[in-house]
Amino acid sequence: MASMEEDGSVEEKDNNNKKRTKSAIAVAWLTFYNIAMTAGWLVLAMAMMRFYIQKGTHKGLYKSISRTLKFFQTVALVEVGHCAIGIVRTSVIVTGVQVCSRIFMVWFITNSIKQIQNEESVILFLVVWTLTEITRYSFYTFNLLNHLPYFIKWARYNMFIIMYPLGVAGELLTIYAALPFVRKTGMLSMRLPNKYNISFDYYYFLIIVMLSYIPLFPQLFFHMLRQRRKVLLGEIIVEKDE
Ligand SMILES: CCCCCCCCCCCCC/C=C/C(=O)SCCNC(=O)CCNC(=O)[C@H](O)C(C)(C)COP(=O)(O)OP(=O)(O)OC[C@H]1O[C@@H](n2cnc3c(N)ncnc32)[C@H](O)[C@@H]1OP(=O)(O)O
Repeated sequence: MASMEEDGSVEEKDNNNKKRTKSAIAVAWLTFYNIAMTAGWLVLAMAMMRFYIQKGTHKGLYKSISRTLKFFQTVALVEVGHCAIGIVRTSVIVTGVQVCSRIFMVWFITNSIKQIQNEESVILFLVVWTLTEITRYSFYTFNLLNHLPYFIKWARYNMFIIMYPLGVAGELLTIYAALPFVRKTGMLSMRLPNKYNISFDYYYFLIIVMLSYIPLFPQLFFHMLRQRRKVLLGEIIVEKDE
């Protein structure tokens, strides 16, 4: 009996050790990831400020930062992986919608359609994303290091109230500006007849994407409001799907 208990406790200790090692690895990875992403978005902020101070215009700004933006925004796909493997307590769907909509904006709108790169709406969402991400990644970093300054926590759970609608406005206005060009050129569309017998109209697809903000955006926004109540006001939130 005693030996079984001993065995059990050895096994339990082993499991706990494995758990601890696993979570230590996860914490180390997340700390590295969040520091790298904070640095990346800070580099973008500085590049944008330097460009505007030197040139005195926003024209050409997107082109000058596009490589860095594409890199850091695309890397954010790993966040969906973080949720899927359970190293962060966030919904895969919420994170997936947030990250995929950003990647879509970067690669399939702004990067693909040079004619819209100098629109003011592009600068609007770029500035909003940059401020949001510097705050978000530094929040995660300091939180992991157990040294979270209150102003970062406050900013993380208050800024989105203004930043989310502004970011969405910038994104929707940019897609709207792209529509005439997409219609004129027929880019990324497939007309019948073709050897695959498939028809796809990117113009109408973009209209559907714009309409999909109506049900999806409130879900993200209310998710953040619930997080805000939980973290800043200490409310216990019972999620429906839990
Ligand atoms: C094919 C094309 C399809 C297109 C479809 C289009 C439709 C799109 C509609 C919607 C469009 C939205 C567009 C968005 C625009 C903008 O971004 S505008 C700028 C303003 N944006 C924001 O303010 C972003 C807010 N959103 C987020 O912060 C996240 O992306 C989120 C996933 C929505 C919410 O974050 P979440 O992680 O759930 O909340 P937190 O409170 O921050 O964290 C919860 C716990 O998870 C831990 N955690 C999460 N990530 C990390 C990490 N990287 N490192 C360490 N820890 C992490 C966090 O600490 C929390 O843990 P606990 O403290 O233990 O709870």
